[in-house]
Amino acid sequence: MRRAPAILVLEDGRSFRGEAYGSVGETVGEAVFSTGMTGYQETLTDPSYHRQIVAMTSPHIGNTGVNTEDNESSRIWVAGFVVREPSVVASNWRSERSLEDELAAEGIVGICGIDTRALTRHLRERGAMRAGISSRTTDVPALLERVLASPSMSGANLVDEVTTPVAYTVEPEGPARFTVAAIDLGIKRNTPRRMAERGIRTHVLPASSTVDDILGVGPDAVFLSNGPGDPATADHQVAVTRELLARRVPLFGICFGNQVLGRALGLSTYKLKYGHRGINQPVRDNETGRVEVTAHNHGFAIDAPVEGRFDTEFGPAEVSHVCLNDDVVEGLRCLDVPAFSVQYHPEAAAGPHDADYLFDRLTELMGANSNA
Ligand SMILES: NC(=O)CC[C@H](N)C(=O)O
Repeated sequence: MRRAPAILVLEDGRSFRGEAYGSVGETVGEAVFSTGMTGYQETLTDPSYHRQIVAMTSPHIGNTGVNTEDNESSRIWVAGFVVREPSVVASNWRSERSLEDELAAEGIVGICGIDTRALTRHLRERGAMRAGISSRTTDVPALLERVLASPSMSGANLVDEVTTPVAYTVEPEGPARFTVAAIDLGIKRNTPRRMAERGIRTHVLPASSTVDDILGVGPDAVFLSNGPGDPATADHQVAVTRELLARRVPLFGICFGNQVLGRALGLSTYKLKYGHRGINQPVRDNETGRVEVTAHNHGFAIDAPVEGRFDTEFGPAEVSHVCLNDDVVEGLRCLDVPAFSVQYHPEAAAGPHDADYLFDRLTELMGANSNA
């Protein structure tokens, strides 16, 4: 296959020459890397990656093609895609199309044939940064100018760009034991599925929902989803969460939802140097001491003491989970109000299922609360 030349330019001036992959065109976004050996389809369709150019550290991508069932939302959200070597065949019994055809059909601009290891090392040393890919021009200074004019991820308010415009409901197969109101900040399809497996009916609500909208569906608990952008901008969701905490409504948050809960408790968030992305991140559950291998995709984190308890307006709380690679806060638990959260993706799509127990903790919390 003959490919057009393409360039990748980072905001600090470093550039890579490769070949066009997916749609021919030009794109800008935050360059990040994912260490997942598999799961590219779930990564591409996870709304948390909105406005990010994702480089896969695994050198051979596309081997298993794509299928409709594994999509985590209705479209591909990444701003651009970087791979070392695209697979020339898509070989899997579930494959319906090749990855490159899918990228082209969705207008996703990518680049292949570059040294993704050098790119990853650069991002690890210098930090995640703005970047551009073009297969329309090979003029590096011209693309650099457009990269420098593009918005940064710090301060980006992206939740309203990905949330559902209207509420919808996901029913369990049998009778519903519990009802959850899930605030869609960029939710993935596997989250309501994991809840449905446990007999939970999930009402997925727009990010702009008010406390009345949320309590109006009669939830046994409220779920705060994952999502793109800077959690420091989620003021509306933080205010709603504070109100729910004050009313002692059971709460479970993941990823962006963990950051929202943290802010509602009075903690602040900060930007990690290059973030955690992939399906092979080790986390310790402080309560049990058990180490789980988990799926991550975050560029921001909660600032809190990793050991011991701290006081909040809603009573004492503690850091429940810690990343073993770098001691980043990976979970919070309130000790007085029924609320907990993790910074990673227990819905495990793609990813190991080690963190599945968190959905059982949610069910237990709702059970205990209804008996109270
Ligand atoms: N997966 C997520 O929810 C990511 C949360 C947030 N956008 C971050 O990068 O930290």
